[in-house]
Amino acid sequence: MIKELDKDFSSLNEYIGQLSPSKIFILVDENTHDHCLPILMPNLETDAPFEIIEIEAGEENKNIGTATQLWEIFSEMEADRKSLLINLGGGVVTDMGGFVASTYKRGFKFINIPTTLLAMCDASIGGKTGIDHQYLKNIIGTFALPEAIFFYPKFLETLKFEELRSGFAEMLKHGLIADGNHWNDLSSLYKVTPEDVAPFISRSMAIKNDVVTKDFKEENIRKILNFGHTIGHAVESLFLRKGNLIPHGEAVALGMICETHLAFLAGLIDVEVSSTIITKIQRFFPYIDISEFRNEDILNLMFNDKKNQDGDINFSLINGVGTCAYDQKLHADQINLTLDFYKNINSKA
Ligand SMILES: NC(=O)c1ccc[n+]([C@@H]2O[C@H](COP(=O)([O-])OP(=O)(O)OC[C@H]3O[C@@H](n4cnc5c(N)ncnc54)[C@H](O)[C@@H]3O)[C@@H](O)[C@H]2O)c1
Ligand SMILES: O=C(O)C(=O)C[C@@H](O)[C@H](O)[C@H](O)COP(=O)(O)O
Ligand SMILES: [Zn+2]
Repeated sequence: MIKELDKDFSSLNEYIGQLSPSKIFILVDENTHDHCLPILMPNLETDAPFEIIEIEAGEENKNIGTATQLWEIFSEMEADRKSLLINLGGGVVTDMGGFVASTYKRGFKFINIPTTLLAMCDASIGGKTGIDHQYLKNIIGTFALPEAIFFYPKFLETLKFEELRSGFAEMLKHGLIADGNHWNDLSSLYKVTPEDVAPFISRSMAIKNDVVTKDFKEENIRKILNFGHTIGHAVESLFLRKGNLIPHGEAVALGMICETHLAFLAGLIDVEVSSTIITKIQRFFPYIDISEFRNEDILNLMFNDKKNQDGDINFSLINGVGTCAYDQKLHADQINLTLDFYKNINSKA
């Protein structure tokens, strides 16, 4: 169930009342503790005992160390199979919270209350939970659906611009892979503000939900949600390893530029379509300098992509605006050409 929260959070309270949990854990990070908990707490009405658990913010903490701390806290606080975890945060909190809840005592229930644009439109939906390990993105995880998702666009008011824009990248992705009108609406916006993006949140949520409903375990169509991520995740991993993190959505924007070019090289779209898309993405996102990374290192990381099979890198590539093909195999030469294309993009007219 995906539901927008009403002002007094009554739908959330009723829902929790029906679940009748033995205990509630509310997972926050430092920022959602300060900005979002003060909005949730005065409205939360429950007879169940509850505990607030805070983790450090940031992708660098979406790892086994934090997961272990959380499992230990569940143990100390006697979490049982009737417990409920409320993930109040961005994608790091929803990925991490979903992972620890779905594994502790083989799983207890969790609900997501996304507080970033990215988590509202993407991470809170679809049940991919997980953590990074050895700098590989989401390499350990589960498919486990939240019991419910409650979203509240007001949370976006305290979000930094860079984080809002990061979520915007996944929204653009939804348009490019599944809905040309959504892409046109979003790519013609002048700026990315909570007010500008708010009218389009529900469409992005619906696109994501529709795809994951058709293919929960990513055996086929769900792979299209990974457009931009094969190269994006590899680059994100390299920055993570360096300790110089970039927002997930910026990596995805870079990945979408590269993979749009790759779609052109593969003959899936013509040059006009590809350059129009690339120019539009560039209008919103800063250029990320990846000249320090060797193509070989980026490629090596791509071999860990979860869509791969039998040693081949499988891309999801658009074959038009609003449509996407998956399981696309490309030659290493084409991937190299694409990475060189991105590295030199600013020297092109
Ligand atoms: N499971 C999925 O399907 C899925 C989909 C997309 C992305 N992801 C994952 O999601 C993560 C990125 O999510 P994200 O962009 O939300 O990052 P995030 O959770 O790190 O949040 C970004 C920053 O915003 C802060 N923040 C959150 N809500 C706030 C608010 N309302 N006001 C002020 N600050 C706030 C956070 O503390 C953090 O510093 C990545 O790990 C990515 O791999 C998962
Ligand atoms: O939900 C999906 O499926 C996606 O691919 C959505 C992506 O935006 C998201 O970043 C996801 O976590 C990537 O999944 P992964 O399996 O490549 O780690
Ligand atoms: Zn993503």
